Amino acid sequence: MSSADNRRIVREGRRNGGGKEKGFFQKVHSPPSPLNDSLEGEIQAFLIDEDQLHTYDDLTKVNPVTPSTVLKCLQARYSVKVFYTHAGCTLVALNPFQPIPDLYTLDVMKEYHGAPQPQEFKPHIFIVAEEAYRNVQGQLEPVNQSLVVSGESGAGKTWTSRCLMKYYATVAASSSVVKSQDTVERIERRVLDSNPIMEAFGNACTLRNNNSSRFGKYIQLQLDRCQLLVGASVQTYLLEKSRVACQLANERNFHIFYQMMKMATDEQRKEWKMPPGQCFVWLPNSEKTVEEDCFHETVEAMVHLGINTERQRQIFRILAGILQLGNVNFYSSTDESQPCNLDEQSKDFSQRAAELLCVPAEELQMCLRVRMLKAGKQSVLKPCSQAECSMRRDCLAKVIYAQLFDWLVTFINNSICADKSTWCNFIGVLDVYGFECFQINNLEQLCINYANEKLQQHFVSHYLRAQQEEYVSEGLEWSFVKYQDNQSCLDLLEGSPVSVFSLLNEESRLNRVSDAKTLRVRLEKELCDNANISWDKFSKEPHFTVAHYAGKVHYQIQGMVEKNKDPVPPELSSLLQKSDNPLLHQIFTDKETENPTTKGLSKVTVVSKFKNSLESLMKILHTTTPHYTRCIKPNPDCKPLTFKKEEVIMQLEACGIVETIHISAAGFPIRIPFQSFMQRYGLIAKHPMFKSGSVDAQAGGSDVLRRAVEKLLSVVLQHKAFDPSHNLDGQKPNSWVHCGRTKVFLTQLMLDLLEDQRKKILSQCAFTIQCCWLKHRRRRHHARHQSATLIQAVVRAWLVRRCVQRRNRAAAVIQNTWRKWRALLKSLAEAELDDAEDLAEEDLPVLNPVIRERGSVQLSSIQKPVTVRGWPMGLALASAPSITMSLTATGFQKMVSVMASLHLPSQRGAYTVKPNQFSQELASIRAQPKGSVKLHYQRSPLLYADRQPDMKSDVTGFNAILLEKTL
Ligand SMILES: Nc1ncnc2c1ncn2[C@@H]1O[C@H](COP(=O)(O)OP(=O)(O)OP(=O)(O)O)[C@@H](O)[C@H]1O
Repeated sequence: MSSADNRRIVREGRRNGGGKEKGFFQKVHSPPSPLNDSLEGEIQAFLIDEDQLHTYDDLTKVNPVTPSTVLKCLQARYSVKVFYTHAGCTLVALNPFQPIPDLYTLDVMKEYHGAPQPQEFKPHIFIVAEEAYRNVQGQLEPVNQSLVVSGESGAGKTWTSRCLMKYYATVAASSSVVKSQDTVERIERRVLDSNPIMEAFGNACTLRNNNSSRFGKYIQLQLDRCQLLVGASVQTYLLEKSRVACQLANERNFHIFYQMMKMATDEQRKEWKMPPGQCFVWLPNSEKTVEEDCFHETVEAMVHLGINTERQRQIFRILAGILQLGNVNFYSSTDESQPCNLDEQSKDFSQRAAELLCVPAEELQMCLRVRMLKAGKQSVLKPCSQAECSMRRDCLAKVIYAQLFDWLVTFINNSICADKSTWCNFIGVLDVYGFECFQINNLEQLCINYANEKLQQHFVSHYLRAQQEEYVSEGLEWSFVKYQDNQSCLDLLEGSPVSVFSLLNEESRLNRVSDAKTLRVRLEKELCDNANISWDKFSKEPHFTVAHYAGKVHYQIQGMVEKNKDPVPPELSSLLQKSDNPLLHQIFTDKETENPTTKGLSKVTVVSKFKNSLESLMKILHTTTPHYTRCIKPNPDCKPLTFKKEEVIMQLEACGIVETIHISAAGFPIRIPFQSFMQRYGLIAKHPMFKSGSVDAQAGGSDVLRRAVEKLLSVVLQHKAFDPSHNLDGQKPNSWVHCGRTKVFLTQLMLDLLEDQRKKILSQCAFTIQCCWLKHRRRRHHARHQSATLIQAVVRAWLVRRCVQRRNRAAAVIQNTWRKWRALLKSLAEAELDDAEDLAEEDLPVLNPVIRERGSVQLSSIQKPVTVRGWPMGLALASAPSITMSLTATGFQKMVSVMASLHLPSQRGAYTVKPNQFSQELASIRAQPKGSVKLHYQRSPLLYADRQPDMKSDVTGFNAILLEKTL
């Protein structure tokens, strides 16, 4: 199962973590928020400026403190390559998964160390380190410090611990002027050299981290009166020794084996009976090379720590012996009374193993295949089954490795630990495994998660203290109710008289083959009262589920008791005590003499041992000032600068940051400076509904502001208390808000209430504005309408006037022209008359020759106005040749002109109009034959220009040609 799947289980577990009390303060029931999405967005924008999220050095500054805002803030910072962020009393360290230049240099260390106020610098692991260091210098109780580094595998705990150690090795030594430089360097060097050895023996390449620590450690850096590093000691917890004999697919054994196999010289190979090309069953994926496969570095560190060449030889021979053991296979014998068989190869491997472990080969084979049963004072030998033989082989390898690791830690301690008289204070660095939840969880996960519960409890109590201190510094009158922490879960695991551990230990101590089902029944019977344990009734596998603070974990019961017993067959330990390898001999003899009551190394169970060591660790932690660093792995693939939200939120949950946020949410998660508060909610005070009188929020001075805020809050709360529509569920609204010295501390409920009031007032204002606006719009519309009408009337009048004026002018022109024209025609007609000869040539109007040529006249030349009748004029126009007279009409115009001049009724078919065949000029108009009268114009019709046709007589009655042009 992938780690992603595992984490998914954690998340599911957390979601379903029903029954678990999360609130540590007075429990507050949040009603469904009445605020809609857009308003929430607005509030969010008011409380926090998203564009500035990356500038928030402390997660508690994000407003409101919710998992999503915290996540956004971390993501924003990660995207601008800022990897450290404070979260109250905790430092969150995001793993960049790539070396960041200039982040951990000597200069940076000196900068933080020399700064008068390092807290004002950008968040960094060196701030935590420096803070702890200054606490020691300040000698404020508790003087001793603990730096707790936690996080999931690959999150960067080991890296961070190394950084801390390097920091102290630098700053604590750099201030050394009195002591011999040599001594200090040697101590620093030794302390730092303990890392490569411990990592070679205790780290391995896993699916989640190429350099995964398979043990927990607490390193105490010992400081003298001058705060100089004079020594260190290491305490380790729960080495994953099962890895020696069993590795998951795609994982590797401990680094040291690969270092030996890859880097050994020919001589060493010969000595370790490790010919080139030999494969080892217990060294899978040896083709995979990791940075940590550096044998020389390990050997060099051993030399620095004082492990001499002979000791090194002994160590490597033991390790080589373990590898040879892994290649030994057993085959069932046909005869059950006979021990299992070994094939030739296995015999060879067991022979080599025996030689390397310096034990008799025969005896080794015997111990692996035959069990000694004690019946009273008598001992009976019983051959083991094939599976039992393999188990004994694995057990031998595991116990040797675990004891060798312990010996190494002791040796390191002896090498770097200063005499008690030389140091007075310490700074402890705790690098523990994070919360674990796999598909199959067994005793190891139970212990790891138990340790995390313990640390969480410590963290919560410390965090609460820190938070309360902040409230005190703000002068809050707070009253926390007694909070419930994860004590009930711890009671379930380690409590007395009955707990999971006690039942497990009881079962382990019974001299019988353990039965998972029986244990399950016992657990259910004895612990059913605890809400933190449950059972899946449909699961076939015996199991139990624990609701941890970070989520629910299902533990498999099968094999748990055996693991807890961690039995080492006495034959094997006595064999190892007989070893000629001085180191092996010493390890197992010392162990025996250390605790003679537990002969056979099997009486103290794993759980008891772990619980005891954890308890002593907790005692130390309780007497120190803790500093928490939560390492976060931003993506499961260890890709540089890749931030996966789901991964991060799960880790924040699992490492307790979200839990802390929940705690904070149960207190006063929203903190708003007075000024901003009045800017947003000041309008409530001004509203008549609240009758609070005038609250001058703008008036300067924090006292004035504070009073204004208090007044506003009191009226809001008073209003709420008197409002029967508000169901307070028996809660006192006064506890929803506190005024600090510079800020208002609000619960989510109070914020909702304020927002509610603000919304109401705003909607009332909006309604008033709408009404005014509508009224104003109606008035404006009316005024505009009237104006438009007026403008239209004026324009129309103007247009009419203009038209009339134009027409008048035109009429005047026409009249004028007409008069002139008539005068001209008259004169022309007169000239045409028979008696025209009488007229003297000089009496004729003088015509412009051009006009004359064109057949037109210059009207102005006419001296005397002549009366000209209209109708002959029409006839004249009609009969005028269009070639010569430009003013004459043509076609239809002619006809109309004639008809108009003759005042002919315009009935269709009453006349026949004939044009000239050639010139298309009007030739005749004939009335439909009705009579016999024919009217001939012998002369120009213009002769009759001064006559008016008799309008009363019906012209058609003449049945005659009304007009005929004589050609
Ligand atoms: N601050 C950092 N800068 C650069 N790389 C880092 C940093 N922290 C961690 N890493 C990288 O992440 C890898 C995993 O970190 P580390 O081994 O410290 O994880 P861990 O939490 O100790 O894991 P485990 O619990 O498995 O031991 C390191 O090998 C290193 O490459």
